[in-house]
Amino acid sequence: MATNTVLKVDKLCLHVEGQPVVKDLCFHVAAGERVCLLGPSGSGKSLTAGAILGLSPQSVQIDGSVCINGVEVADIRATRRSAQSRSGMVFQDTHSALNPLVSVGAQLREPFMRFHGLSRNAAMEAAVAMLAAMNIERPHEILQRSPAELSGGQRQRICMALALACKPALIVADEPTTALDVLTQQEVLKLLRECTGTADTPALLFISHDIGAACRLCERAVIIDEGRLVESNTLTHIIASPQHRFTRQLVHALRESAPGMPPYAPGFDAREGLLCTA
Ligand SMILES: Nc1ncnc2c1ncn2[C@@H]1O[C@H](COP(=O)(O)OP(=O)(O)OP(=O)(O)O)[C@@H](O)[C@H]1O
Repeated sequence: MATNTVLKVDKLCLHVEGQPVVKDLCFHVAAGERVCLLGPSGSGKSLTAGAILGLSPQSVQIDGSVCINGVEVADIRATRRSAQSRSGMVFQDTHSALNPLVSVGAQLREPFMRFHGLSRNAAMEAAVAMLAAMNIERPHEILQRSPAELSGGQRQRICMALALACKPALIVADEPTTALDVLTQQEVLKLLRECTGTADTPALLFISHDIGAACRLCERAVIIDEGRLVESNTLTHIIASPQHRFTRQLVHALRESAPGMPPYAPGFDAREGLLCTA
């Protein structure tokens, strides 16, 4: 494994009310990487995200290890984590990610004051500059509004700006485009791509069941089913030669909806493991 590992999940087991939901999960994300955690509904993706972010509900028992930047954080709540081991987060539900009673500007200037040591005015200028760099039109005006006065796509971009302003080594994005229309989804994916996954920007763990979005954004995928890792590889390899039943179904569906993809690997039996092979 690369020495510049930002996130290392090792033998992670999550029990909810005594029931095992995530089982012996191991994967890592290196600095400069964008990795997708893919799995069917109910496979344990969001619970895994919660454990990584330190946001698990009280009913979840966590065993195993979550290391961020070399710091063991599995049993440390998000608010108690050191700056070095904190991650940024972007969720599907932008309404609950933002305080509805506080203007966007007041929310966005906070991390600039806290994590960049800027004065109030300088923090507001930094917030304006960040929104402008993220192609948000009329940033001054947007910063004066409350979250309810923005579109879903604008709110998601504000959430990404908030995550980036905290200067994290890692951003965890849990289904960030699911609630958005197709065009806004493309914009948010493009922005996530521009703002993460390089030497100077945070690494990304993108959580989704949309393999098409994963292919546009990530180099590598970790695939889970019923809480267990079933496949992990580059997306190029997975698209050419998916191994697990769920992955085969995903890749088959993607190929049906997006003709012109690179062919399966020579000798690969694309019908094996599909529910419908007709
Ligand atoms: N707070 C909770 N209390 C009880 N069970 C829970 C709780 N949160 C999740 N679960 C259960 O744990 C399992 C995994 O849930 P999780 O939300 O991680 O799945 P997911 O892969 O993110 O699904 P989706 O793609 O539909 O969001 C599910 O069976 C779910 O019902």
